[in-house]
Amino acid sequence: MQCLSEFLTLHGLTLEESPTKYRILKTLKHIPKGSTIITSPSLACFPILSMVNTRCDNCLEIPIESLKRCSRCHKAFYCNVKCQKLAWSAHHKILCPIYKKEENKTLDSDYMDEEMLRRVALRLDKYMKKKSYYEAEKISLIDLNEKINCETFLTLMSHREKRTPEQLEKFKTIAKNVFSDLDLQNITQDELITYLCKFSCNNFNLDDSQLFSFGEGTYPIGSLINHSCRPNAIMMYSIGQQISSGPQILRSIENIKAGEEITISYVDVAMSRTSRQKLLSEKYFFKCQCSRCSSNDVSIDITEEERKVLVNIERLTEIRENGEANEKIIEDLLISQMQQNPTTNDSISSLISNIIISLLPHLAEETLKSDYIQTLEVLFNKIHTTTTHQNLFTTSSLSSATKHFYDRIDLQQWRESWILGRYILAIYLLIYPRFHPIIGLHLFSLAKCMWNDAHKDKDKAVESYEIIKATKKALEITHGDGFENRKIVAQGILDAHTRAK
Ligand SMILES: C[S@@+](CC[C@H](N)C(=O)[O-])C[C@H]1O[C@@H](n2cnc3c(N)ncnc32)[C@H](O)[C@@H]1O
Repeated sequence: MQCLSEFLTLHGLTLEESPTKYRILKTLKHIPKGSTIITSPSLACFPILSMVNTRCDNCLEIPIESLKRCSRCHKAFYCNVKCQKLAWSAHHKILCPIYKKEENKTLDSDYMDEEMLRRVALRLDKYMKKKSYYEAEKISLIDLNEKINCETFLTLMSHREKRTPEQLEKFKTIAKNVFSDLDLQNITQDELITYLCKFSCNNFNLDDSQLFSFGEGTYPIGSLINHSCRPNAIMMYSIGQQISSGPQILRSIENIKAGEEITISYVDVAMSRTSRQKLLSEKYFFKCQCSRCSSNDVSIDITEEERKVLVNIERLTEIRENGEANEKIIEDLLISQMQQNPTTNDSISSLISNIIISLLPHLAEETLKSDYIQTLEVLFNKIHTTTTHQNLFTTSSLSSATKHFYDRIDLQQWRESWILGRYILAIYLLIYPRFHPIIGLHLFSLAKCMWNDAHKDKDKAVESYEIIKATKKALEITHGDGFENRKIVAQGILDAHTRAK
């Protein structure tokens, strides 16, 4: 498709055919980490069920003033008249009487599929109706974007032939309902089934800047990006822009060389290899061949939690650089710690805390690039060889540690919370890509805890300074320069610096 490839070239990207992945999106130029690679609009997006009463149906923002409800259907909520008008002309004019008719309908996940199908079908039908206009040589930029978005959606993979009869039956029923509700002129009922198949392996859950889920969206350009369990990019969302609902922002979390493929993760990278592969094969119909999935140095006789650590160690071994001296320090630290108290979990968690303290400056300054990763590798290898019965994660698993962390924050028990927070950070650094949004957000919470506890303790003040600097670095990369809480972080850096002196 000519217009899509021109659009991608304009952004320094190119789409290549692939025998295994159908197409792959590559960059034509070097992309430094923390860059916005491309921003693209949705074909349709709306709040998830739990948010329909709290977020605007048009721009998905939570307004300062209360939302206004459509007086006809009582179902759609908007920030203001402008959003209401935009939604009215896009789809609500047609959907409002349908909503009214189905006032008592149960809202479930099938309903979400139905809603997405209505909105996408209306938009595509409108586009197809005016296709000859869109084919003219000179069209406005807005129309050109519409053409690219609609045409790209039509090229997306559906994997329809691989679906189970039950799934197809369900899609058939939804398509039938939607087809009878809407007066579609250019789309058949059968094509609607294919669209539903496309949604299930291409659509996105929208997360806010704190990583809480708030919406669902169809983003055809974003859907061109393949998966890797070791991704070099992430998707973020910009909400509250009333003209275009929820633009999707593709950001690099690694330096990406010219000619390299751009990848995101379709699943939580913290999942074990088995769980990732199961999900990828059931929902996306492929077997992941990424370097994390293809290496075979993971022993099978380990718990799920240990596996999480080990799959990341595969990654760590690949990027060894020159941190031998540091490795030695940590190894000595580990040995002395184990000798002091070889069996309790306390020795391990305090050890991890020590390591984090020593590595934070590097994280903030980006010196000794991969040394913290190497260090953790040495650490965990040692733990596994020296303490065979000790499972770092069974007594204090990541999820329960996270829960305790936030409980302590609620109780304003700052010391307890930063001890837990440092431990969680160590594990996050192992599990997630180095600049995953979760790392920056966690550093931010940790900085706050430490800050609150650092009044009298100079060492803590120094550490809180390192953590707040690391927070800034991480959030700038994942969330961009204008990240939320930027002012608080900047002020925190100044205050912590003064206190640490
Ligand atoms: C959202 S689409 C990605 C773009 C797709 N390759 C295309 O050209 O339209 C998801 C589909 O791409 C393929 N895919 C994505 N990542 C892959 C990978 N790492 N290995 C093999 N196939 C992959 C799978 O068929 C998957 O269902």
